[in-house]
Amino acid sequence: MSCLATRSVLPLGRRLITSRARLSTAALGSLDIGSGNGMSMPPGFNIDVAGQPNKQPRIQSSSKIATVADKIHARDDLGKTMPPSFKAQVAHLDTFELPEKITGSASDRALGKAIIDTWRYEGIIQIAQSDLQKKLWNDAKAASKRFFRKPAAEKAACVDSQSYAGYIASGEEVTDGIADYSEIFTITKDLDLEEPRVRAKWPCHGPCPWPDVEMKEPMMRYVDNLGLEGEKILQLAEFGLGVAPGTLTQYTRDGWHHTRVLRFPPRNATNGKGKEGRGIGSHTDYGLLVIAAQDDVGGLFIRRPRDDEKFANWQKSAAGHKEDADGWFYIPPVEGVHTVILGDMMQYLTNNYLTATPHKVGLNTRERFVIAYFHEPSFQAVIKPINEGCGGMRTAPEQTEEGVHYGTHFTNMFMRNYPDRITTKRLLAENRYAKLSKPELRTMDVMPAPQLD
Ligand SMILES: O=C(O)CCC(=O)C(=O)O
Ligand SMILES: [Fe+2]
Repeated sequence: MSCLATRSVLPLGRRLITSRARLSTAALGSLDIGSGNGMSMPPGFNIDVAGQPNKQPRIQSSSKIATVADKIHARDDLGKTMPPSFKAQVAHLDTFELPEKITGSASDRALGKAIIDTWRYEGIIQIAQSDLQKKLWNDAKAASKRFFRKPAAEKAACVDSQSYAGYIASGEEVTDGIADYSEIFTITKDLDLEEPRVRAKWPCHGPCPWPDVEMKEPMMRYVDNLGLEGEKILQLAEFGLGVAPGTLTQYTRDGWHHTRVLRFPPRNATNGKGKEGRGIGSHTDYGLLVIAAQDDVGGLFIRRPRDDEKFANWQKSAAGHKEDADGWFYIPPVEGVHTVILGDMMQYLTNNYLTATPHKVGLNTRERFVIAYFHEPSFQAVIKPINEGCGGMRTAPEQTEEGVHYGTHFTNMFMRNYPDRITTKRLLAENRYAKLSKPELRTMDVMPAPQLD
């Protein structure tokens, strides 16, 4: 089927608040509109052109031929925010609305299935923000702007030698050996110095060096709320994968959730430490879900799942992957939504039925603000692939017996991204890395007594 655009069947009318899952070409280049009925659409409009094998499920959808008006609208409207000199198709995503509470009803199950199918096809879903979330996001965004406008020295003081929480200056983060221009405030689990895991010198465990309460309070209100949303999405995903309730959420008890509060400078106002136009290089994130809100500027690109692109970032870094290749999709800012992409552990758990979403960020003509919340397994979790549901995807148990220790994966990623940070230096100097193989860091049942060695 050379489907030119799809229209989701609304399994639950009220949950899918927009029904179109269309696709159009990039804002770049000239656009030949074709004959008007969509049947002679130029190659760029065919969703298979980006190399996407046409084997992916079509979501519960019926095909719909895009109209000329759709295409013009797509190019002129959503695509117009794409950063200059990037080449990509523009994704037009459905927006799902989450129920107040997940009960396992038929509509929850149908919604779960629609979410899984959309991830498998698009690599990303869009979720409507509740009215409360709109307020929390606006307050958090205002706090972010206030923070990033502080003098450089004040921001630079927000570091901690034990946790990776705090400030990361533009040009300090490294992806695939190249500096990113993003300026970041990272929030990890805020643990005081008396907390047993901090006293026991577990890698990455320590306080969050907040600049002030004006930053801390709105941020924590927002990310705590996103934590509830993350749990809901995982519960729905369990239905969609056809696995027992708790299969995913068992891992998020005391989850190592963290957040990146990001500012991207305009492309003409960088400090010369990175690659022109680059915000963050191509990468996948580490855990289960990345729930993000972006302002109206635009900069995010993703790759859809493809049979010819399988990576396992927990084994070998996927950073830099396909950075300059064709086949990227621009995710335009849409007011009132969160986007949700998948992390490495979701891929490992599902035996590649779901895949971690490769993404990158380009700098735009204006500065851009984003908050990305990472809904993660517990630091101690040892993840094992699921042996049920997941479209029948299986790996031989002997190949996966050891599982993946999430805390080790997280630590590896942060050490690689911040080789010169005080936290990395202290971790190495105190040989904390060796602790990652200790049994008490690999069980979710016990809160360890402090070992002050
Ligand atoms: O800027 C964005 O939209 C995404 C940021 C991102 O990929 C990250 O912080 O890991
Ligand atoms: Fe990311």
